[in-house]
Amino acid sequence: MSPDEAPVVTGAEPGSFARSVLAERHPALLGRVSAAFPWPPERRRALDGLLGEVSGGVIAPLPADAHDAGGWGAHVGRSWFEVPFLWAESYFYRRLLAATGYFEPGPWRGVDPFGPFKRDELRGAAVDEELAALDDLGASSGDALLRSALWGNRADLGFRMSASEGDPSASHPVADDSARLWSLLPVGGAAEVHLIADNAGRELIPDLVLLDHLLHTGRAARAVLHLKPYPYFVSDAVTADFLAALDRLRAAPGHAAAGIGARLWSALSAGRLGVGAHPFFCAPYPYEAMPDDLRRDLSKATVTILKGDLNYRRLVGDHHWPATTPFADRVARFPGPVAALRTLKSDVVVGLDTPTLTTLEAGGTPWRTTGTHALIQVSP
Ligand SMILES: O=P(O)(O)OC[C@H]1O[C@](O)(CO)[C@@H](O)[C@@H]1O
Repeated sequence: MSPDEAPVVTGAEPGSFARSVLAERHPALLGRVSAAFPWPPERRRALDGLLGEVSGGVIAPLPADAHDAGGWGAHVGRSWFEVPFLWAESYFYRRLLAATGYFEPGPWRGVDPFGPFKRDELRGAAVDEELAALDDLGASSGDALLRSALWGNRADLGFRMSASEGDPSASHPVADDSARLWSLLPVGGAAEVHLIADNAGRELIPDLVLLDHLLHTGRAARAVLHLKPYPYFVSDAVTADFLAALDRLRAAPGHAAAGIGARLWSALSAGRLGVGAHPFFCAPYPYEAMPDDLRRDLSKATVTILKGDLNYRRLVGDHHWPATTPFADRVARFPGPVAALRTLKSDVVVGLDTPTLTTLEAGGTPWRTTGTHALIQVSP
């Protein structure tokens, strides 16, 4: 099925998941951001204005002098609910940063409006427990670390605003190509692994542990971690979040985590671990539209690992595909082998086999958007 035939996801349908994100989660998030800082009157007015707009108005433009105003004109003047969901969500986060003055000269420049939420999570006891658990994992723990990076994707602050914590009901991924992933990364094979990160804190820490494992065991000779260039989707990791996660690992003396943090520090200093933050990682478009410089960079990868739900939507296209659409067909234009590690938190899914889909549909409980199911898909 071509993108012309599979409807693009929008929030137009009352009762749809996308509608609930736009109509409920975004206003709730604006409330939390408003309460998280002593914003001065002009910033508060801007946040209130955005709240009014997303609660029923039409999409307004960015200020004409915004550095990137020209890139966001596509759907201005339309209803938030009728434009592509991927665009609407991305633009919402860009407008939120405009309201808080993130890019403007002045005291609020560069202040992450989601910083307090991210810091709370990183300080939390759950992270202590997760770090301590690393002491029990032996050297041959690749599968366990892969699972922990996979399920770490549940730790997404935007998602947890409306979902309960607790263990996922399904611990077996609905698709599991992990054997294929390991076969791409033999020990001593001189692989270069790129990881397109998703959330900070409780997701990024297991991602870093996985990267350390790949480098330390010789499954990768080099790795590159791709972060967001600015705050996005509440908890997406920017460079400051990466450095905070690295500190959290290193600050666990006597525990395996400290050794992992020290090795990552050395790998960064030696250039065996690179870090990137390409502007396209905050763009409202699918990865098949990536610019040439990013395409060239990713084409060096033995495999690119994409974390999370949003990266998955951008990878396969944010359309209502039949769930049995082959994953390989949807990622054919990605520059090189690709692995998606994702818990399911939105409507889009491909690459399921028919028996799995039948079982999921027969279960009678929601499975696409609840974060209770996960997948590892690899192509080719
Ligand atoms: O952090 P992740 O796994 O990319 O999930 C973000 C997901 O959350 C949502 O923003 C909904 O809140 C989805 O639209 C999006 O795909």
